Amino acid sequence: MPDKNIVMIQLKNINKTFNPETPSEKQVIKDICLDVKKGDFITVIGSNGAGKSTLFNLISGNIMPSSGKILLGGEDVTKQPEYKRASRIGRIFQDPLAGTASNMTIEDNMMITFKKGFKWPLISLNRKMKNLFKEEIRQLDMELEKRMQENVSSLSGGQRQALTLLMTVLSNPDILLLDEHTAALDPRNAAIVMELTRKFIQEKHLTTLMVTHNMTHAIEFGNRLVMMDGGEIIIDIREEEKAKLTVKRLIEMFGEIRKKEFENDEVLLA
Ligand SMILES: Nc1ncnc2c1ncn2[C@@H]1O[C@H](COP(=O)(O)OP(=O)(O)OP(=O)(O)O)[C@@H](O)[C@H]1O
Repeated sequence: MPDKNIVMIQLKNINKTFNPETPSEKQVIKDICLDVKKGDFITVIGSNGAGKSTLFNLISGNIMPSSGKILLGGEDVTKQPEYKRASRIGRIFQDPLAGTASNMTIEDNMMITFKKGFKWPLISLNRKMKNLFKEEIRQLDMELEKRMQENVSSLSGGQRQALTLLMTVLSNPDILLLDEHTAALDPRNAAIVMELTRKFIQEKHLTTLMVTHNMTHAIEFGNRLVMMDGGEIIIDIREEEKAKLTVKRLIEMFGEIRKKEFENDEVLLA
């Protein structure tokens, strides 16, 4: 079990303003403070434009904050470029094509993950590694172990996203960022990938933040739920309180705090 007292991510008074001092200046993150403990699985929900993806971009170093500090595992990475944090952060996007190389085989895609962080060029796969990859991919229960020499382009969106998830988990990241990673899949495949997500996070005790537009998923998964609105964290619910939460109550809470109705058809209809 992870030591829950270790703080994996600390966001200290983070602000982000796009196009400062121009007519299109826009503050999209407003004084956000967030401590994420080792092993936390936080679901992140919010209306369109609330700042969820921007928050992930800030954590991964894809963009820099206008002010504030970001600490990963206690280290101040506020000014560290994305490529330097990359080996510690696993991020999965909505697009199932984004996480794997289409014109390479399943085996070679897995090899890249295996070699992540190493500087020497790819060496040819030996039998031991091939068997190791087969064992790992068997966990997906999609019979992909029989297709190791096929190009990834021949896989369905669901299979490809499951492979991306497995590869990301195998790279053993300190932090897993799931950015609506099942939103582009049909309901059946989305459910399969969500169950695999739950299994891997539980087994590996991965510290995870998951953006979703699906309120039921936000409530059902993880030990903590954060709701963003207008660049701020307005709701932060944990453990037992989260276990008792309902979609109706969450929408009521939004209304009580913001004195307006929650507007996001994608979320409400999910
Ligand atoms: N590079 C940028 N330049 C200017 N504005 C930006 C930029 N990136 C994001 N924004 C704006 O910041 C706000 C927050 O966007 P963000 O993508 O973080 O929202 P989100 O909560 O992920 O929304 P959605 O649920 O619709 O994906 C939006 O108003 C968006 O238009």
